[in-house]
Amino acid sequence: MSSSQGGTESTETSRFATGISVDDARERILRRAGGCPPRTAQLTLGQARGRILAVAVHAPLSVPPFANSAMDGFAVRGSDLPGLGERALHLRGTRLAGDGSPICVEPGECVRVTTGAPVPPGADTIVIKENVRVDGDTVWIAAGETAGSHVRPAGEDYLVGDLAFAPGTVLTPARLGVLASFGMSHVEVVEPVRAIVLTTGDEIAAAGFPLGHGQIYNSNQFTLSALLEQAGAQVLRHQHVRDDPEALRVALRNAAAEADIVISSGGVSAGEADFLPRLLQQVGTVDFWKVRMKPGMPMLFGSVGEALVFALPGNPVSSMATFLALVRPALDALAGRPPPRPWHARLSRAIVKNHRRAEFQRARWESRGDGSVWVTPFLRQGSGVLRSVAEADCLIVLSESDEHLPEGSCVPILPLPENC
Ligand SMILES: Nc1nc2c(c(=O)[nH]1)N[C@H]1C(S)=C(S)[C@@H](COP(=O)(O)OP(=O)(O)OC[C@H]3O[C@@H](n4cnc5c(N)ncnc54)[C@H](O)[C@@H]3O)O[C@H]1N2
Ligand code: MOO
Repeated sequence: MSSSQGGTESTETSRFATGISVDDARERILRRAGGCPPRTAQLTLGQARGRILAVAVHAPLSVPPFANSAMDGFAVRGSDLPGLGERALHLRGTRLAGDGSPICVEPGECVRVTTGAPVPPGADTIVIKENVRVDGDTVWIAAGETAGSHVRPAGEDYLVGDLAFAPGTVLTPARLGVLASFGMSHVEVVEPVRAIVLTTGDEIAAAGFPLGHGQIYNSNQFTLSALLEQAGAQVLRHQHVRDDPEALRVALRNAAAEADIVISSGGVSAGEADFLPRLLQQVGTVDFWKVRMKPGMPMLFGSVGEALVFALPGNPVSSMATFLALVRPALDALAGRPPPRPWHARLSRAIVKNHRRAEFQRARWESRGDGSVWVTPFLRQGSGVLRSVAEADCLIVLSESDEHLPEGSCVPILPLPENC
């Protein structure tokens, strides 16, 4: 059954939703993913670049921990600065960065400091060395200096207790630097989701082998594995399975026992060799089958044991579109990563849509001189035309009710992850 309103389908073993909207499918997937708490690990900062923070980090100390000089020069009291002409201050001593000995600056005195040295007690202003004249232990300061300048106050960067990073933050080089500035040597990160990719189909040949009659090479193996890795998952392995129910059953069971998620391609539609919907009901549970989207309509979702199973359509563009629209959000949720912010752009070419499914059209966006963002949908949108994704940098997301969108219409776009 596939009604335009969605519904449920019943077999001898179970009931599941079918013909549902993309939003409904995403909600169902996120609900299931939300029930899987992520595994975490403690890593050294040196190992953690690009990983995702599992916990909130609050500043355990203020950074910098003490007020310090931003320049090489002389620490003075602001009240000693001359309004006119010059004023002589007595040089009390020197404080280099890292020097722990405290020297107090009394009225009429100054202390030589280097960049990063603690501002001596009593002083509140640094006068840079280029602006003074030194004569023995007398330092001449000219008018024109500003009280309070060149002092970096304690906690200028972070105050003790500040929320530095929320869970789900990606550990970029700068963020690792912040953690190091807190004195942290280790950090708790989310362990990557373990994934297994199963491609199916007797017509699929592996690279390196000559093509037999009616065969094509296996591209989904590489697009899906790469998309998973791009989303931070660990691809444990790929397996190609022939169109044989018993071989598929064993492959599905074994993959689900090893991985957190199993992604398959092919064998989910209406053909004589499309065994996966029935098989998944037998070895696990089906949550939904068939989504009102183009491409990617026959997508199937469910679970086997603890593993989530995403059975994607075999057409190369359909498998990528369903991954980006429905698998990627699950991976973001499992990693505790916030979903990407939606973008909008204006159509540089009209779109006529004559079906009632949501549609993900391959396109390229550009930013024009006036700051507006425009998007050009490709003319060839076939679900077997992988070139359309290879040359795209975004997907235009059309809603079910969209019909005729004239040039200039504002549409939501989903930027493709880099080098998609
Ligand atoms: N009578 C109907 N026919 C079809 C329907 C339908 O509702 N009724 N749905 C169509 C839609 S929409 C799609 S999408 C496809 C999906 O079919 P399957 O998921 O069952 O996939 P396959 O039939 O196995 O393969 C489809 C297509 O993709 C090629 N393919 C498969 N695996 C790979 C791979 N690893 N690398 C590259 N290309 C692959 C395969 O050779 C087929 O050409 O069904 C429509 N039919
Ligand atoms: O949904 Mo299919 O992916 O239209 O070709």
